[in-house]
Amino acid sequence: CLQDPASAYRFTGAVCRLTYPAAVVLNEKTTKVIEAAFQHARYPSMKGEKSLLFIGKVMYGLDNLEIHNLSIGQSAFELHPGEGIAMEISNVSAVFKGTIQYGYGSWLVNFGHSVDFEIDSQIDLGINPKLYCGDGKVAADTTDCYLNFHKLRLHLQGDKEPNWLKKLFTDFITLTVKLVIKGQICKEINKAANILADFIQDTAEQFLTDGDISVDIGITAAPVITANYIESYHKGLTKYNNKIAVINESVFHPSQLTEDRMIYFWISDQFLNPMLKAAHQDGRFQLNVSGEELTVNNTGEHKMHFLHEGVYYLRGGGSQPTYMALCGKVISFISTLKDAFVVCVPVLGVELTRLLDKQGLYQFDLFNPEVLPRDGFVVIQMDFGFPHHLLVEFLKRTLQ
Ligand SMILES: CCCCC/C=C\C/C=C\CCCCCCCC(=O)O[C@H]1CC[C@@]2(C)C(=CC[C@H]3[C@@H]4CC[C@H]([C@H](C)CCCC(C)C)[C@@]4(C)CC[C@@H]32)C1
Repeated sequence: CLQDPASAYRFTGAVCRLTYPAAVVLNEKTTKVIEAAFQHARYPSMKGEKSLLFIGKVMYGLDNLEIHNLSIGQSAFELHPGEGIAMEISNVSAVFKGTIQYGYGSWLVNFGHSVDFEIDSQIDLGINPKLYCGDGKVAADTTDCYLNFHKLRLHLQGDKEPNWLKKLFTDFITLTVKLVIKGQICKEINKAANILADFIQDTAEQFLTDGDISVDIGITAAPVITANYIESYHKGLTKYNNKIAVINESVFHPSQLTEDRMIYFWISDQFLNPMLKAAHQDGRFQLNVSGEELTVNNTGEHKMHFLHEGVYYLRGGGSQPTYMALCGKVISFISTLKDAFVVCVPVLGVELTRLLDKQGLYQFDLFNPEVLPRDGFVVIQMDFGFPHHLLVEFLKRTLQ
């Protein structure tokens, strides 16, 4: 994985750009993910001891700490260019319940006792995920994670303990609970963030697998974060019949994408052609287009090359390349290109949409997808809603 994205552009078959509006949609689901992290965290027992003058020493332990009545305020985030994502989850209120075992040990007396306790807490959570290339995939590093406890109030059941003991517990509990809760919660959040990143990349990989055809969308460079988008660079290597495509002259440049749609998929010819060719060889991609004048059955070897505005050429069997302007449903064969620069609704968009739907694209709430063929690449841009069932699916993975 190259550290400098620009040096990886030529090997990049596909780029995914997630703009700020898309991150806002994803962020609405963050509170659910954080809730799952709090609920799923397991708190280990903690032990402590304090030697007290005259009466020897007090040993104490905190057991089966559990969280109840968790509620989360709202989550805000910012994209920090070249840094990462800054997230603030505020007004997290929770009640922690558990049992304290304690006892005196001295030359005079030995005795143990246990008392149940409740802790009422108000917490602000801060997470600053950084994205990096981990094992060929986008991975998240959320070690920069902190909890600010606004309130931490200890209630001992029964309250018949002597005051000095209560004071001792309050100090012990406050310090220990803060450390343990922070440690466990931040660990769970790091797990959740990486499960989410994996889940999305696995979804995309499955999405691009059709029978014996699969695509390696491992990343070619570390993702880039600007103030307005997160961008990831993927290989896009088609694998079919033990043959893997090679990409080394891809023409990506960030200026080829805009920033007003939620999500962009930039797809190089060098990615799409091997995929279409494999799909054709596998009998999965028949371009039967009938228009008023004629019907074309796509036969023999062909190579889709995206020229301008929906004009493609298919290298026919013969020596002369045959050019077809796929205009809506009408195809006109053109022996020279000079009169081919017509603006057309690319038929391929229809085909691609059919393939996408077959692969389950309908599961995503996608709005107004556009397929824009350009010279040497295609841009697929759209808005989306994060469907609830996808979040449930993702959280099931987290809670495994
Ligand atoms: C997946 C939808 C498929 C629809 C496709 C439709 C048409 C496409 C046709 C061909 C596409 C070919 C190219 C596909 C390439 C896509 C590859 C891919 O997965 O990039 C993905 C690479 C990971 C990346 C960048 C992507 C989306 C969301 C990002 C996550 C959002 C939140 C999470 C953070 C860690 C925050 C966690 C919050 C915690 C703390 C609660 C992020 C940033 C981790 C990284 C994630 C795009």
